[in-house]
Amino acid sequence: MSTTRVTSVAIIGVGLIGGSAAATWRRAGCVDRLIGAGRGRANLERALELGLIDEIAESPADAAARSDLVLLAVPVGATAAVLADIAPALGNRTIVTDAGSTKTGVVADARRILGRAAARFVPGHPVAGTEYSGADAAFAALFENRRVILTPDTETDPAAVSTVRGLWEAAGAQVCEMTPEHHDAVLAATSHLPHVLAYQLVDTLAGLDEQQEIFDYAAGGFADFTRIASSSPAMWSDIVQANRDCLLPVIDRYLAELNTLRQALADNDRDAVNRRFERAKAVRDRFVDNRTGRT
Ligand SMILES: NC(=O)C1=CN([C@@H]2O[C@H](COP(=O)(O)OP(=O)(O)OC[C@H]3O[C@@H](n4cnc5c(N)ncnc54)[C@H](O)[C@@H]3O)[C@@H](O)[C@H]2O)C=CC1
Ligand SMILES: O=C(O)C(=O)Cc1ccc(O)cc1
Repeated sequence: MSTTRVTSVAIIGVGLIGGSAAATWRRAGCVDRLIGAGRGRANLERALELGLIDEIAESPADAAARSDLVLLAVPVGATAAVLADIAPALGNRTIVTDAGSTKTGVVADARRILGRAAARFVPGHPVAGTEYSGADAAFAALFENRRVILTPDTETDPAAVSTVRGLWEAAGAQVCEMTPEHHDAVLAATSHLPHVLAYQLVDTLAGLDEQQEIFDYAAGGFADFTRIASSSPAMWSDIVQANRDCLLPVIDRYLAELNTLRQALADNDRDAVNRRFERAKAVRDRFVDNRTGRT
């Protein structure tokens, strides 16, 4: 398999995802020049110091104007503004892709804002990350053996899709394609709901009396369950807002099931409680690699 090569890549938002993509593409030798742009000057300077990027552009439009491919790695709520900013600067062969955690809204933004250039917009989502943000959190191995979902449609230029696929494969990821609607429905259940539950659990406990005691005696399970509540609140507010239509029904389903469990407990129905726990353990054991604890 030949390695995909792109001369100049603009990374808009050199945080955890943009910085990790830059690091892995440089390491794989796919990109000659990495141009960073974004909002926070200190973060961009840090990205330069860490060697994630070769230069800091004056603006996202300046970075886009001088690149063959642009990766948007900004919070999904900022996508429309950044697309509007870069649209007039794009060359007529420039490929644009993104890393946003939701896809339906991003695709609608791209169609509305990019016009004809929307054919060279390849919507993407690396399903890999951590609870940390910013250039300091970036690392080249982030996408190894992880999935990247692309959501092109029949209007998307196949050559653009192939270039973006090649870059993620060079990062060690397994790339698949699906519709943006299917992506958002699946991710609402597997990623967005768990984040909502983790944030709400910590917030609920923090509101109880003697909160200090509660956190002092918290065991490993609490840390495991709530790790993702340390993720960026601004980024996650954007995600849950953008995917409200898919998320609300899965929250309702979860609430209904939690209520059934609560009732079984209230009724002293030990068998019903145990059956649920057994079922859940069997599913989780099947899905997690028992040697590494990784999914
Ligand atoms: N954190 C994670 O684990 C994952 C995040 N994603 C998605 O990737 C994208 C980036 O997330 P992270 O890298 O984690 O965030 P981050 O907070 O580490 O980096 C985002 C960067 O975007 C910049 N930025 C914010 N608003 C901007 C604007 N209006 N114009 C230009 N730059 C702007 C920030 O200065 C920051 O450097 C988000 O859309 C997120 O949903 C996707 C997969 C995993
Ligand atoms: O930290 C974790 O475990 C995550 O779940 C990271 C993550 C955050 C957002 C995504 O769209 C995908 C992955």
